[in-house]
Amino acid sequence: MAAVYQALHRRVSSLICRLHSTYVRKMRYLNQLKEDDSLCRQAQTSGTFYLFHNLSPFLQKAGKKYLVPQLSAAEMKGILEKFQEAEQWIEKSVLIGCSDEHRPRFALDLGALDKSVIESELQGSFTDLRKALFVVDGEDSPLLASAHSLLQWHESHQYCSRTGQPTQKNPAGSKRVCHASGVTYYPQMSPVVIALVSDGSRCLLARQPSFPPGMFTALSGFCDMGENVEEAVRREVAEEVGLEVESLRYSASQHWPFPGSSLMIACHALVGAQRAEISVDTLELEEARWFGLEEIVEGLKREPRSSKRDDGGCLPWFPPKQAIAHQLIQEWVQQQTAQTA
Ligand SMILES: NC(=O)c1ccc[n+]([C@@H]2O[C@H](COP(=O)([O-])OP(=O)(O)OC[C@H]3O[C@@H](n4cnc5c(N)ncnc54)[C@H](O)[C@@H]3O)[C@@H](O)[C@H]2O)c1
Ligand SMILES: [Mg+2]
Repeated sequence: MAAVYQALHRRVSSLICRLHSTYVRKMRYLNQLKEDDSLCRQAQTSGTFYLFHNLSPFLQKAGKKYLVPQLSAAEMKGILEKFQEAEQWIEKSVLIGCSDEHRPRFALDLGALDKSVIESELQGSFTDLRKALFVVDGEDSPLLASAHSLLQWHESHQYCSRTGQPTQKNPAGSKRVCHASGVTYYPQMSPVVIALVSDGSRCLLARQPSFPPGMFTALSGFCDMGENVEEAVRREVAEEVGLEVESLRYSASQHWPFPGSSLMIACHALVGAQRAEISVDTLELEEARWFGLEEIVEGLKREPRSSKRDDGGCLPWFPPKQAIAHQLIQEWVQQQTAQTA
């Protein structure tokens, strides 16, 4: 028995080791591409390309599914030749990852070219990011979101804020340099806290006037300069609903491409059941209220389309699984269910 266990243990360890080494090798290769410009230029000739047009990703429909095609360098050349454009377009691409076999992946925005020509040539369409993220496969949406954010950052950092001179991107797109001042600019994200507030038996969800009818989500807010996560959660909850957080627990984080590029830091926050009276900041929120377990479970089953009531109003529904708010709500349901079991 001990021998079987040891053999099994050896196999699992060697499998884990192999998995680790694939991952480590991949991360080191990507880092090399960011640091070594000639290696990255070479990689552009063997890599694959995700296309965007004015920051909308290119998708192809296959039956009911939406695919995110990766074009080879040769296919890219074919497309660019349609416009008699030189291959220097490829230089505008940004590195967004690589396959396990070290085939680099780039994203390229062809916003200056006629979109309908590309769409009919490649039989697909450039689709608004908000729609694209929710119709593509799970593993493609984070890739599209980070590619979008990186392309957007490059688009808005064309000039040095000190000298006003144009900045140059490195081939990987991991930085831009102003040669006049020597300043290097790196892509930035804004930290945002998102907190699911609970009083022990209910959770608090809110809606902004700009949300689709019926949609409620957890409280969120941009971190102020110098604030840590705990301080940002306490402040946002106080500002938006007038409650004092007693304790909080980190859950997970997510890159979020709206409105710019945010790092969403998700937490569960607890307030005292005796001090749970909400006073809503109506400048930011249209409504905030407590939800019981049953109402949350029902809301999770609902889709925007099925939320319409006969009187024209809407029953509450919650963000889809791609949003970290969904994960927080699911975790809260699991915790409540375990408590009441
Ligand atoms: N992925 C998710 O599940 C999820 C859920 C909820 C909110 N969010 C995102 O969180 C973000 C922040 O939430 P919020 O709107 O409640 O924030 P918020 O409560 O801080 O209010 C937004 C306001 O903050 C100010 N602000 C401060 N720093 C800013 C910055 N760096 N960029 C933009 N505005 C800044 C602006 O005046 C803006 O109008 C939203 O943009 C939303 O897309 C994501
Ligand atoms: Mg907010």
